[in-house]
Amino acid sequence: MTPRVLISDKMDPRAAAIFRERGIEVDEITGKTPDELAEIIGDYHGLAIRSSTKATAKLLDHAKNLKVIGRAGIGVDNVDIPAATQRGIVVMNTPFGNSITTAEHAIALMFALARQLPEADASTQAGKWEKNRFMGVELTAKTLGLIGAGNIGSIVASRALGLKMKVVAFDPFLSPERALELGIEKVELDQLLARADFITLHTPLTDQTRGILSSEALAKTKKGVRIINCARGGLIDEAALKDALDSGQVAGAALDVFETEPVTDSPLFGTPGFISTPHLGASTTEAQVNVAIQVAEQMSDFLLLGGVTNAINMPSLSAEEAPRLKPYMALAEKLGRLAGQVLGDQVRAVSIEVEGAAAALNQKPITGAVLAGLMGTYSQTVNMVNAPILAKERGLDVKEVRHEREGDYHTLVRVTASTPGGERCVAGTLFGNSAPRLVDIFGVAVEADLAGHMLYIVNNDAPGFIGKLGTALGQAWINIATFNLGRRAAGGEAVALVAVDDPVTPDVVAKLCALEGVREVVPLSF
Ligand SMILES: NC(=O)C1=CN([C@@H]2O[C@H](COP(=O)(O)OP(=O)(O)OC[C@H]3O[C@@H](n4cnc5c(N)ncnc54)[C@H](O)[C@@H]3O)[C@@H](O)[C@H]2O)C=CC1
Ligand SMILES: O=C(O)C(=O)COP(=O)(O)O
Repeated sequence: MTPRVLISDKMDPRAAAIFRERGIEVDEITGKTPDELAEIIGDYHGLAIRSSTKATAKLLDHAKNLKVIGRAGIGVDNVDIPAATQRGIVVMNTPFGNSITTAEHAIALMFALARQLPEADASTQAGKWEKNRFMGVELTAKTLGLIGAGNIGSIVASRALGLKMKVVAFDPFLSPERALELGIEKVELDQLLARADFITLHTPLTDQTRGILSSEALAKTKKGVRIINCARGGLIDEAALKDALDSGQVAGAALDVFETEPVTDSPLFGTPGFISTPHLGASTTEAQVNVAIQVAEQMSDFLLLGGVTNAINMPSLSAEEAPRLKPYMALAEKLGRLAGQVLGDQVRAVSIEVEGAAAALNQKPITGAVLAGLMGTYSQTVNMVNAPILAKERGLDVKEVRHEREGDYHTLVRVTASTPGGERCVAGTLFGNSAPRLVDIFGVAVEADLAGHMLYIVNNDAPGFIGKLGTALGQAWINIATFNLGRRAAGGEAVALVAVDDPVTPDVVAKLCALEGVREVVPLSF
């Protein structure tokens, strides 16, 4: 089926062109209300957005076919990530495409504050020529306080150092080595507030950063500080900022982002020393081309090849790795499904081992596929994206083991499930590097394809059993496609894995269970 993508925010046309070139149907529909979007979202497999579209849990409830949300930009606070993850939707962004542009906007606003450029422009164009009103400050030798020294913060730092400023940074995750490399001084927040002539914010909005410039923090700043926010509204308490501007504690503030957007009215508007732009940080031709191309390529790789790049809610899997991992993921999913169908909800812990050639691969997608198979037996909506969190929610302990050595098979995936009754293990290999084959079912060696409808039967190894089983299935008009047998020891426990053409109903299962010597019958489907 041809995947369909909706672009719901203004995006460079190259995004749509890439989707089309790669054979994906694309609609560009911007400016819809949440309700209007909810009406159409069900038709799409991909949603490409910037910051205007709000991908809320309510919207995602309507997104029955959605597999991926691509954010052409950095901040994903307009996406309900837990809700997307629960629904098995991958969320990806483009973490570097607009960083330079946003850093440049912060620097532009710093200059605008230092020389009161917007006010001077307005006054001059009003014919006033107020040369004496606009006395500025130099940037050279001033201290710039960076709150957040990640991608954008560190670009701002390098530009500020070029302007001969001193740069201090508060970022709990900034290592001393990285600070040294950037040529900046790592400080605590209070030190930054006390020392900075200019403060610029470059953190995401989180529970820790919300209101980081509160009225208490503003009171600790150097009198006459100038503040720039090109990160996220909500980092600064806007009411407190208004008071600080009015009192002169803060000499100037430039906001590109606001607590509520779009903002059409604010107590800050018209305050002397206040400058604003309408969330323009990423709005340059270059940045928009970068993020549009990146998001379209990433989403296409995912929808067409299963490649996962820059995902917020699942491990990466490059488009090059994806084809090599695909048969392993199919094998892993089947093994997880087999274990889940036979062991049901008795599984308390699961260990996923890769051996031989499989050990050279990225193990996370293999683990994700085992969990998706295992949990898929309890939940309809489980997939690689939400399986790890569902497993965590169920308290399932997951272990990954990698054996470089080659065992009996050149490549092997083994799934060991811990149940109250002990450890139960299934394992499989790939024939010809592509065809999944089961080689071990709970300690009994077999060689079987796991496909379609099957029966897992445990019985006492005794002459005549296979005949009775065939007769019982024949009487129920169930055709046997393939038959695989294995046993622990002659005359002991035997296992039959029977592929059948049709699903086996509970009444037939009951009849099979009644056959002499039968210990267990589980209908399977793959
Ligand atoms: N105005 C606009 O149009 C744009 C805004 N942005 C926003 O800029 C912000 C920064 O983006 P990037 O630099 O790419 O992100 P990043 O993830 O590379 O850097 C964020 C930094 O904040 C630091 N941080 C996290 N919690 C912190 C805390 N409690 N206190 C101090 N530092 C903390 C992190 O350690 C990290 O170094 C994001 O919020 C992003 O959404 C990004 C692009 C355009
Ligand atoms: O990339 C980001 O985080 C931004 O805030 C840019 O927002 P935008 O894509 O310009 O609406």
